[in-house]
Amino acid sequence: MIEVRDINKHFGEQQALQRVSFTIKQGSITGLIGPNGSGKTTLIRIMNGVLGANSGQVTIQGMDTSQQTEKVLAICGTLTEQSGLYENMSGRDNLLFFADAFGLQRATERIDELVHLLEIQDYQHRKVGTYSTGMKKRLGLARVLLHRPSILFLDEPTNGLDPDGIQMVLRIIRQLNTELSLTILISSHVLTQLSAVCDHYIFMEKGRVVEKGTEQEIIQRYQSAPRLEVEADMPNGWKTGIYSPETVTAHTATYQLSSREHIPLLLRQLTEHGQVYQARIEGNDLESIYFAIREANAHE
Ligand SMILES: Nc1ncnc2c1ncn2[C@@H]1O[C@H](COP(=O)(O)OP(=O)(O)OP(=O)(O)O)[C@@H](O)[C@H]1O
Repeated sequence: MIEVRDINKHFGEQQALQRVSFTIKQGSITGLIGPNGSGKTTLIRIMNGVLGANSGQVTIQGMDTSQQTEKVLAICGTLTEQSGLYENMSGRDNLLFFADAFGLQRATERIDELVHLLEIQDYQHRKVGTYSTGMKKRLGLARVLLHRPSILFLDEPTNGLDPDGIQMVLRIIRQLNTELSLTILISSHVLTQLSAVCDHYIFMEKGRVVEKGTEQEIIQRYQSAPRLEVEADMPNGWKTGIYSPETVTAHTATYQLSSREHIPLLLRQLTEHGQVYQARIEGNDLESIYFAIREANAHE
């Protein structure tokens, strides 16, 4: 378990993080989402102990990251945007070099395992300088996995990748989580890319956590007055009981409801008087809600 408690960080006059608190459960994949400059990288650097906070505390499996940095680094792997790879060496030689630097036992076996896992067999002997961004990401992941970390911090792992590359990285992330039970924190400014892999989210804005929880929790919190779009055949019109539609076309109508509790009541009324084919809550996806949260916090 990772606990971040009341972290504050400033660079001179610039307040980068303000009272940031959250917990991350073991074995989860958490998306750290926020626009450029919202503090994601700073937070990751504090979490893995390479940067000190001005106040607050981060503990990883009970260890204070500012006090027990070596032990924390031994169980964490961090992939940053600067991959830290040597361009004039082959991929495999890079892995051998870092394995040696970590003092890794049975390095060749471990490297073979990772080359296989990340499917870099075909180009492991080519110089990294000739790699595409996607190939470098895979090799970078292999590098941070060398010492068998149980926690991964991935800072913008999909940045600069084409759609195929993004899918590949997300597939590997899912695989690392399910097969090796790694706890993973992924930062990104693009929510849509991550929604396929994350089970928890932390939304950041201007150095503060503005929302956190599972997709379901966040949606329920913001979905206080849902708008329902219904596709149906209603021979006697769409007005039913206390419900009047806002807009009507031949086979669809939208209803603005005052609470979630009205959804089953309205649907029951409609099915009593016609044939209902489909009902959809508008703006009920995490992406729409994220923009609503950003909008709400933009003026603070
Ligand atoms: N070493 C530093 N010195 C001064 N200011 C810094 C430093 N590192 C970060 N900052 C500032 O702290 C704030 C948060 O930056 P940070 O890089 O953590 O954001 P981010 O969310 O990771 O952004 P991005 O998505 O662009 O990577 C920014 O205003 C940034 O300019």
